[in-house]
Amino acid sequence: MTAIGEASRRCVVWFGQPTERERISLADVGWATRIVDAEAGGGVGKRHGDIVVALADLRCGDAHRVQAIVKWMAEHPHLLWLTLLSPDAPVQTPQVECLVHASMDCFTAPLDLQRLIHVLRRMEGDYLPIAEARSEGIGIDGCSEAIGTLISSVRKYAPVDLPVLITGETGTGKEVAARALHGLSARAAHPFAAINCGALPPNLVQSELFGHERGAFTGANVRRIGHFETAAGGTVFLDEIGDLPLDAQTSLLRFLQEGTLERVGSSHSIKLDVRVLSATHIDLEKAVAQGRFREDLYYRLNVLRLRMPALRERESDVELLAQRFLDAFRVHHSTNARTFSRAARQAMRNFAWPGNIRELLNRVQRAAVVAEDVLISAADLDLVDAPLLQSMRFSLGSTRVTAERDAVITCLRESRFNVSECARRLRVSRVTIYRLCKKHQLALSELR
Ligand SMILES: Nc1ncnc2c1ncn2[C@@H]1O[C@H](COP(=O)(O)OP(=O)(O)OP(=O)(O)O)[C@@H](O)[C@H]1O
Repeated sequence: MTAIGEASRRCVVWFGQPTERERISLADVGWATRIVDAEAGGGVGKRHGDIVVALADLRCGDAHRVQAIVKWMAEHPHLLWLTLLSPDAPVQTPQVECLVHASMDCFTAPLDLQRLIHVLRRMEGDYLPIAEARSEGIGIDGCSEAIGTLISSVRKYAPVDLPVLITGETGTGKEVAARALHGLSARAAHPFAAINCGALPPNLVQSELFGHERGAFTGANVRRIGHFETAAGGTVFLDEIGDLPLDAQTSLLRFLQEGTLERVGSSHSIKLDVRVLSATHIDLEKAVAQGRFREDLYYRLNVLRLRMPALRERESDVELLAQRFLDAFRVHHSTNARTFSRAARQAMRNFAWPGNIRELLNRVQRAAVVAEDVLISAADLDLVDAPLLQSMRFSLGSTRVTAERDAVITCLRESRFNVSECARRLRVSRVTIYRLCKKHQLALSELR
């Protein structure tokens, strides 16, 4: 890379050759120009806080150069791009199309410098650098501390052949975590079966999970292999485990204890090697206390535990995930939107995201469809009048909620996690303590 001028907070990384007039005009408005040879490789020399815009100048050079720029672009996904086309250059090649598609704006030579400066000013106003993700190729994207802790737990738990109970609100990525656990384990080459226990018809749960023999019940005309046998050697992920009927709980417990199962209508035990991961967004401790969930099964499933943080606890991940979802959307759909306006980013950070990552994904996809500008606005995300997390934080209501949560945690600790004792001290019923634990997402086993 050849450096022209001093490194600046605002810099156009120019893939090609700017004219002296172009360079000086940009310098006059505070933008340094750095010339980069894409074919020679190297980085942008970006420092923290720099605003860097890359410009693909296609006024000269051949197809190899365009290809090198496209490669460079793929290696630097967090840069914002502009493309400058030559009126004679073929626009129809896939490489040029790729550059045009990924750019925030396109110019045709001769370059309209006033328009370029206007576009740069606008990008400066709206562009906030998006942090790099930590996903490390396991599908759990994020750069927050909470996600760093989660990823290191996933790495620790993956190779250990024990059940993992994954807790968290709806849409927080419980299934994504289960897939990561499977993908990082020695079972990765074997099947991963995800089953939503809440979606199975209650009378068919046993047969769905463990299979049935021909004639086991009316309508069982042929032998059927269940999900467990299908996943032999791999992993079964039981989502909404709290919805599992009691008879199926008994069969699952037996499988976890003995590693064997029986198809419905058979007394023959089948030995099977399957790791069981489960997830719940309900309070299983409460279900145990109410007799809806077997306590012995609960302890078997809860050997290792992962808690998926709510999106509002991962404020710094919101923009990163939003950009990821937008980039993924653009691969298959044509949209003007390239990134998010400053106001949209602020609105996303301030929103409480009750539906978590799933809601973010849905809002971004909808915004990508309706956005008419390159920048998605808060209105496109339907977040203009949304209740603010900030105002929720400081409202009287939220102060009460926080105080209530703190009181329950403190009293539980002081009562050595004896719910009856805690209820006596707080002068409420045991049921109320369980209700409060659920309301504030307090898992007794985690607190202990
Ligand atoms: N860290 C992540 N990075 C990118 N996408 C994610 C991440 N976590 C979740 N998602 C996406 O969010 C959506 C919801 O994830 P998932 O189904 O795993 O959530 P869940 O907690 O299992 O939800 P539910 O409790 O409703 O079953 C999916 O589309 C998933 O691909």
